[in-house]
Amino acid sequence: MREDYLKGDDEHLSSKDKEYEKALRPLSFEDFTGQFKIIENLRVFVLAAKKRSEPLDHVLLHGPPGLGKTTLSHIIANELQSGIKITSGPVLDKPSDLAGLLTNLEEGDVLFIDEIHRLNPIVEEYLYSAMEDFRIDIMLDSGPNARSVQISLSPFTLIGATTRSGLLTSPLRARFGINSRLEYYDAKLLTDIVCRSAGILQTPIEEVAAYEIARRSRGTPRISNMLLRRTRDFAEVKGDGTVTLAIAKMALDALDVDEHGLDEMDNRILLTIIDKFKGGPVGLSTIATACGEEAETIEEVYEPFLIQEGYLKRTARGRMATEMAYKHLNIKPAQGLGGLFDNM
Ligand SMILES: Nc1ncnc2c1ncn2[C@@H]1O[C@H](COP(=O)(O)OP(=O)(O)OP(=O)(O)O)[C@@H](O)[C@H]1O
Ligand SMILES: [Mg+2]
Repeated sequence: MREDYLKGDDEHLSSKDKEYEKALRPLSFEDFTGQFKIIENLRVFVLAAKKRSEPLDHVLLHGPPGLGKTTLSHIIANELQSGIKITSGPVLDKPSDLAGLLTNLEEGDVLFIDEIHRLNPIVEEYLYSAMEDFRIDIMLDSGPNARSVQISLSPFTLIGATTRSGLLTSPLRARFGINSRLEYYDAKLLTDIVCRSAGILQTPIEEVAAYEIARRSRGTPRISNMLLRRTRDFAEVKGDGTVTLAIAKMALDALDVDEHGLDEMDNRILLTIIDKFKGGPVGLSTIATACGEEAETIEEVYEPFLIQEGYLKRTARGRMATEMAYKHLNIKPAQGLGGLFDNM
């Protein structure tokens, strides 16, 4: 079920979820918690662009789902006092879709392309000249009458967001002047985010309860906000409306979020590798089949956090559970694997 709120794209969020996310979304650099280096730099670049009355350089934002890529894109447009047009890689099917969008941009506008790694290669090629020279060449007619017409565009800023920067082609990547990778948030920052969100929702919350939700949120603001929402339900039904530590713990347990913030699928992945494949190494697609989850989702959503936290290792021969994963699941490594973790 976690995937419902881990993945932010439209297919995965109900309209109620979207409304909820929107209400909690920070609107300025000032409101945005964490990612200090990125924000510091962006402040300078935005200010410099405004001073020169030039469009901001194109920006690529990458990192796991729910860390604030879409939020930051809107903030950049706000801070530039520019308009923003929003689209996504899979939606831009044909070059004419892109041309339509580009020719409608006004000077200094932001064009936000979500899931930019899923652009059709032909559309992508058109984007190159648009990004570089603010012009596109469009073919009119076909056959013997075919001719190419050059259209000038208003200078604009492209913001591309992706959870899979590795899938971006190098010519595309090279055309972004600003390239920022969002990192997972620590529990302290997420506590601030939970408290801020609770304030907006007018939900009373104990600081220790906010911390409990934060530290069990997989380093992800979207998860913090969703856990807060569910916890608030528990507080209203089982308590007096205040999110206390006891209420938070009850809610998190009910949602199958364990003590370390790993959820049911995280644990299933680790258990599968250990139980069915002797701890690995085992290939991603094999894990995916055994867990009943798509390989892409495991790679994009679950694995980065498990690796960062030290539960999982990526090797040339596949994924391996670490000693920490064994400890976490309270399983003893099988005989003969005793020396396995000696040099870890
Ligand atoms: N730094 C932050 N401070 C406060 N809230 C944040 C922050 N980053 C993200 N959020 C909250 O988390 C929610 C999810 O963020 P966002 O939609 O920007 O993530 P994303 O990186 O675009 O995810 P995806 O890859 O799934 O599209 C937002 O609604 C916002 O409320
Ligand atoms: Mg997004």
